[in-house]
Amino acid sequence: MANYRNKGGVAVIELNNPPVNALSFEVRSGLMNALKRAHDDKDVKCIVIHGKGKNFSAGADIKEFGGTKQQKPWITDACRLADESSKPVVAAIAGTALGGGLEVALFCHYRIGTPSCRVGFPEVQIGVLPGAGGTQRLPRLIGVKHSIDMITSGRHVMAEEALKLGILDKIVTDDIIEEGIQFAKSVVGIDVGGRILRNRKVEDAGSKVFDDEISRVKKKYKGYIAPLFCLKAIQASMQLPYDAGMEQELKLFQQLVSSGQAKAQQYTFFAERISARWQLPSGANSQTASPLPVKTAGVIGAGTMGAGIALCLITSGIPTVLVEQDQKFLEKGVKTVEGDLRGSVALKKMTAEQANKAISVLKTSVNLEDLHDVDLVIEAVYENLALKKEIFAKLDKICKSKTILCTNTSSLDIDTIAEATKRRDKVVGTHFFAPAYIMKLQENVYGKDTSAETVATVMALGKRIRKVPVLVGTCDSFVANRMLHPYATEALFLVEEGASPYEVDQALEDFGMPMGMFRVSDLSGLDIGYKVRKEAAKRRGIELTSDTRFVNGERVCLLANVLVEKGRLGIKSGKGWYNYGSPGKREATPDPEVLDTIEEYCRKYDIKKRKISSQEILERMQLAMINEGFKILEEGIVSKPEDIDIIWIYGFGWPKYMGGPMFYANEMKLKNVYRKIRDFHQNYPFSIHWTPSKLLARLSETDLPISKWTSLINSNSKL
Ligand SMILES: CC/C=C\CC(=O)SCCNC(=O)CCNC(=O)[C@H](O)C(C)(C)COP(=O)(O)OP(=O)(O)OC[C@H]1O[C@@H](n2cnc3c(N)ncnc32)[C@H](O)[C@@H]1OP(=O)(O)O
Repeated sequence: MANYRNKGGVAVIELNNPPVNALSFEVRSGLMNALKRAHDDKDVKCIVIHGKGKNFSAGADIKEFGGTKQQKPWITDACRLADESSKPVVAAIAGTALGGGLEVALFCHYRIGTPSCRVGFPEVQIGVLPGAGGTQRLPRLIGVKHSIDMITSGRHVMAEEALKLGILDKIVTDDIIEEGIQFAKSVVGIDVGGRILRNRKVEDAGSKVFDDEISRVKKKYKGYIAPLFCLKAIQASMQLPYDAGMEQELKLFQQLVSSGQAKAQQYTFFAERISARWQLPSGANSQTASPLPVKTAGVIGAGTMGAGIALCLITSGIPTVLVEQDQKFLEKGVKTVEGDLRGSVALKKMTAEQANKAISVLKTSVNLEDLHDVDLVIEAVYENLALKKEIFAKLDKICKSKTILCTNTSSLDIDTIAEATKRRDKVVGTHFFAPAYIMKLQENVYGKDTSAETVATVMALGKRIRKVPVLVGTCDSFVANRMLHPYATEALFLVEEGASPYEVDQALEDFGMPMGMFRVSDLSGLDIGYKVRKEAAKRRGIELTSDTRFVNGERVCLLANVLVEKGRLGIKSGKGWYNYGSPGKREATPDPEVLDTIEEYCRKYDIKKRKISSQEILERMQLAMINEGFKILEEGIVSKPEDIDIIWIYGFGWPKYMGGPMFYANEMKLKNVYRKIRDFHQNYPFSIHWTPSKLLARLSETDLPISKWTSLINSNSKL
């Protein structure tokens, strides 16, 4: 798995494991043998290492972690001969040199790269640290400060910056292998001693740097252990001689690689890729369908969501027409877009030039007719079925026949909206999450007639605008909000029964959620949920009041309505579940008035309160939602559990180090999950969400790991 050839005295070693040349056992062994051959071959004067295909190497083979193939030779064993060689060794980097890939390059005496190549240590993102000398060698090359930045963030560094930092010695524009050979020949005869990183000293940055970094990292990557381990390893490079530092790095790597966080983060890495491979019930899938080109787009509605979606499109270079029915609202929407762009420039997330470029491709209009020529339209108006149908009927007449029509609904039926058009195959849901410019999830919803080509187009669009697109089928509230419902309902029941909203939020935040349920509700606006609840009930012929305790025999809690009726709408009104001091302020403090309201509510309905533990809070909220997740899988609304996990990670900030709710259930063992859900069902018979999923019941008998659930589901159409 590493090819060797002697080209006129230059040993050319090719890492051969495409597409990313992961450093599997075979590649490591191959590299070690090739370096030995080059070392022994008297004709060889210099050595070039490159990757087969587009990439140098994406590092260690993650699939080997924890398995039987995680065995010697390690990357360090394979590369020792490069380090010790008196013949110059050159890493010729195209594409990516990441993790162990960059470590191989750091064992070489020189590194050259193409203008588009990227280097980095992304290990923190999969819960480990650079375990093949990266934490000891990088500080010797670029210093402690830059090493901390690169290793704790995991960010990819582009060629230009890598050159400035000194990671690359040269950027080359011709064929990378030929350039590597020429470069290697040019340094033959120059003593390599000064190029060997192990011989260099690390400058003493002082221990205060590390104390400060520990505080920064704890805050920025709350709950994650890998960045803290990275700091310890980098500090060792400063405090210990090279060999002792390497030993310390390996020890820390081994502790991390066997941790639950690493397992969960690696699961998440692969889940994201599995989820991207979509399939429709017809069998059409991401391999068979091709997307249509989207050269121009339209967005209808310049409110918070519409403006955010337009921002995603224009910052990805897609010329976009933003349409509002009212000039005043349109101007407000444009101001939102401009303000967000200015904010991104201030935060150094983009340059002023990039912001200007984005705004230059935004057109505005108060006339739907101006969408006649765009390739794709995303409607983002108020959640009202009749209004959406009216807009889609108009768009069908206005837009060219190939235009794809997307709706940003969070709950309405895609098929009913599609029926308003004569192009049902081109109608699809694209559900963005607020704030649309920030949140990564794009829940794409297919209807019964949505074509594979349309699905391929919105999935490709999602990737292009830097979202994580997940495909789901149509059902009430789709996947994200459907699962959120039992989660939020349980939160309210817990409050009725004795937990304060602040205790509920604390338990969730301690678990790793970025915000507790009640803080999220305040952020979204309690009045929004109030209206949605009223309208949904009206559609079912039910009149809700804050006195409603049961609907069709099912327990409900409308405490949030009581708050709305007291003018507590959340952040926008300065108070909701929390007190914010004044409207729009973000700092939340618990409010005794809310606790009094809850007391009064419980007295009125004679609800006995009790002490509720944080364990009960987490179990009830999470298991209610997990049970719903299994029902969603059972109904075929998603085709695999990874889709659900990616939705929760990117839609609601479920911590990657917990791997998503379905992975979490897998780790708890499904027989335990099922038993607890059955117990809750017995204790809370008036909550339909505790009816155990049949799929969960079946799976709990098998003890199959999550990676095998999909095959069981597919082999048992009737569960
Ligand atoms: C002692 C230990 C020493 C060092 C520790 C390490 O090196 S840990 C590994 C550190 N490296 C990474 O975390 C990089 C992970 N890979 C990526 O970020 C991306 O794959 C990459 C390289 C930027 C390419 O992205 P692209 O979008 O072009 O491709 P995609 O992600 O779909 O990957 C293609 C297929 O390759 C698989 N793959 C990628 N990296 C690895 C890896 N390191 N190990 C194993 N497999 C890897 C990926 O899953 C894809 O497979 P597929 O079956 O097609 O889904």
